[in-house]
Amino acid sequence: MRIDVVTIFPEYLDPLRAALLGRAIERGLIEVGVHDLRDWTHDVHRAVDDAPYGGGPGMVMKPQVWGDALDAVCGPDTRLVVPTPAGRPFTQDVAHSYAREKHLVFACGRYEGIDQRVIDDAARRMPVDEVSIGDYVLVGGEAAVLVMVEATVRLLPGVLGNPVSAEQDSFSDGLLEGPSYTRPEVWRDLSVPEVLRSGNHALIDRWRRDQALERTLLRRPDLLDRLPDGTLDERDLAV
Ligand SMILES: COc1ccc(Cn2ccc3ccc(-c4cc(N)[nH]n4)cc32)cc1
Repeated sequence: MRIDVVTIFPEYLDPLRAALLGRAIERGLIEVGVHDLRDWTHDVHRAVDDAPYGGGPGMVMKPQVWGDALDAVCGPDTRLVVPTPAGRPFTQDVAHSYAREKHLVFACGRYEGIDQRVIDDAARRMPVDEVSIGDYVLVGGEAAVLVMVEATVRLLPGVLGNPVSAEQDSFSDGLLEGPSYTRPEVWRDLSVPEVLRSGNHALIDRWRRDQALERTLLRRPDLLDRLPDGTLDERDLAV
């Protein structure tokens, strides 16, 4: 997979070259390119924004600059991803779909966003997703891209040391992950639940499922409404 990011703050994407993602790049599992949008400006001020038609606060990013940048960066196999507060939700299912793509280009807006014609023009040549990472407002798209790239790349074969953990993700069975514990057995007078030290893996699995159900019911009851039929058995429903 190749990932390209276009931004006016290329340094914001430096974390892509650190830790797990950095190792995935070094191992050739992914290629990553970060591009400064201002490289496609032609005026002495290197302007990327202008006042919004119709008035209103803030500035809008110019279509000409973005159009030239995306013409240069996108290719025949590109899916263009544009973070925006007004986007469709970015979910684990979307991350799995992105993990199957050959080439992802992320367009990081700033100011009040990118002239809509940039998205409409690109959509004439490639799939374009306008996505939100949550119901809160950021200052630009860069932080959202870091989130989406991490959620996507960790799903690629060979990236995670322990592939099972990606399969047993929170949300992978539609429930939240329950609590985890490690040594010591007692810490600040708090003990690890005894069942986890029992060695009885049937009981442990049941306890973990109950904890996941309870946590989901308390923190994200909306997820229970979306579970595929048959996910919960009568034992689950007794929780
Ligand atoms: C019209 O309202 C606004 C429009 C844009 C902005 C600032 N901004 C500029 C580009 C950009 C890209 C993504 C996001 C974003 C994504 C999520 N989930 N929250 N915020 C925010 C962004 C603020 C408000």
